[in-house]
Amino acid sequence: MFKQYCPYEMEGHLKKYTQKLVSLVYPYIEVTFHEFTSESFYERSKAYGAIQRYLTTNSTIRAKRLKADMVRDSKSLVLSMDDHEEIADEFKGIKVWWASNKNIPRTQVISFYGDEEKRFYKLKFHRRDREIVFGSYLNHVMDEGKAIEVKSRKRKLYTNNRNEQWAGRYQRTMWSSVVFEHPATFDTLAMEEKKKKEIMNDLITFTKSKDYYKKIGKSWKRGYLLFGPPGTGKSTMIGAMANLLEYDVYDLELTAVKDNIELRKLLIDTSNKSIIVIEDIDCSLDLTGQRKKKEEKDVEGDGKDPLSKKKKEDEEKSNESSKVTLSGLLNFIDGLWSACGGERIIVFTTNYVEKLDPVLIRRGRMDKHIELSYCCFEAFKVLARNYLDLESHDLFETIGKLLEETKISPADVAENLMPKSDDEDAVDACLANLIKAIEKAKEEAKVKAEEEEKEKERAKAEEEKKAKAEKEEKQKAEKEEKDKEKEQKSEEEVKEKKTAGEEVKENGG
Ligand SMILES: Nc1ncnc2c1ncn2[C@@H]1O[C@H](COP(=O)(O)OP(=O)(O)OP(=O)(O)O)[C@@H](O)[C@H]1O
Ligand SMILES: [Mg+2]
Repeated sequence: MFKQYCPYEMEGHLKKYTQKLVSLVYPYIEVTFHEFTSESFYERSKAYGAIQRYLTTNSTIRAKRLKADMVRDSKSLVLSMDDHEEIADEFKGIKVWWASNKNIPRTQVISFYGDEEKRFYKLKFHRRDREIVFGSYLNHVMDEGKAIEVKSRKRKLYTNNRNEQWAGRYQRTMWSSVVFEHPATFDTLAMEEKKKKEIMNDLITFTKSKDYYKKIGKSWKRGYLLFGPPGTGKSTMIGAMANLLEYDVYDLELTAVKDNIELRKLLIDTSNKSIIVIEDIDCSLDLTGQRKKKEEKDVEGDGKDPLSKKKKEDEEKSNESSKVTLSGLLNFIDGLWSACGGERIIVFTTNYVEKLDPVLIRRGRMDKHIELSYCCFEAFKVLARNYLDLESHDLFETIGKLLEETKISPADVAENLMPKSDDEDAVDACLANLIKAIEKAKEEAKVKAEEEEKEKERAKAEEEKKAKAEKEEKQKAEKEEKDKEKEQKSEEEVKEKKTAGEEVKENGG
């Protein structure tokens, strides 16, 4: 009624004065947090989201009316308090009240954007608590809210797609993603218990060391180099790491990165709390040979000779696919840009650690080097527990002994432990198969070793033969040289005698 009879300007004035009047006697302060602000019209306000998450933990217990929402990228339904509900919260001995509200638009305009209701949270607290609320309570709410969001969100697996023309123009990010659902955990990872614990501790300490990294003046990131033969669980370990820390994973395909600039863009586009993975770093790029190649090119000159020309062309072709250089990659890992954002883990995997440039993997860049090796008995026991629910068996001793003498990858062991039927004696069959497989691997290794030994001997004999031939050649050459010298000398002597004789003749005449 008041609104109907009162002109709009008048209402504004009245509101202002009543508020002034009320503030004299009303000891509370109110702060509102809108879902959409004028600056971020299309994007939900981050503060609103964080408050909503924070309040879900409190409100689902205390509020009577709740609202369930499907939020994008969330694992489950998000419960929050319904409109016009109010709950109280306590922090460091002070009490505050949160209310969820919405503004219903005055005019009944049919909007293109649908729901025009504007939701907001209102925080109410006593004037005397102002400092605590603005100083620490609100930060506490934001941090908690964000932490809850991280925990409840679905994690993503990102990959850099080859930049097709349209993708560059219309896609907002450089990465494309799917929901990350790798089932590996440290529990199912087969390796020595001690080593496993050490890695887990290292990871967890890292996540808790924000202040420490700040204190020592280092950006908050850590590099892991996983190396070892194929099928020893490098990729599996990355999955386990991501699941342990609840991080996103960025699987970076270096060969698809055009150049160093694109690499930097990719880096900037990654989020915090993430693992950046470069698999098989030794094959990704010819990083080790980069500098050498340049020198070779210079020596070869302008490539007139057809062979070198072809080589050059090949080189150019391979460069076309990616111009990322070693220095570009080093910059990616610990250049200035890498300090933007924090809580990042960089993981390299390789089968041949010795092939890598030491610069790339020095401590400080790749802080922790982890070797994943062939299956030991301890690792086998983990696999037996996972695959067959088996804690012990008569055949374990035999297998243990065989594993000590043989190099077989956990992937091969795992394959043999997978039951091929659901018979009762499947377990025995699996173990028997495994023993056969290990024995075969042992035999193969033996044959290979013998062959290698033979090859070595052959090479040695060849080397010796070559050395002998060279020696003979040298001796022959030396002899020839000496003979020549002798001949020359005797010729000179004859000449001298001749001239001396002539001189005597002349004098006598
Ligand atoms: N240590 C391990 N613990 C548990 N499972 C393992 C382990 N190692 C290998 N496996 C099994 O073997 C398969 C292959 O392992 P994974 O892909 O992790 O090997 P990798 O070391 O990454 O090999 P590559 O060097 O060829 O990439 C996995 O699916 C996993 O089931
Ligand atoms: Mg792998």
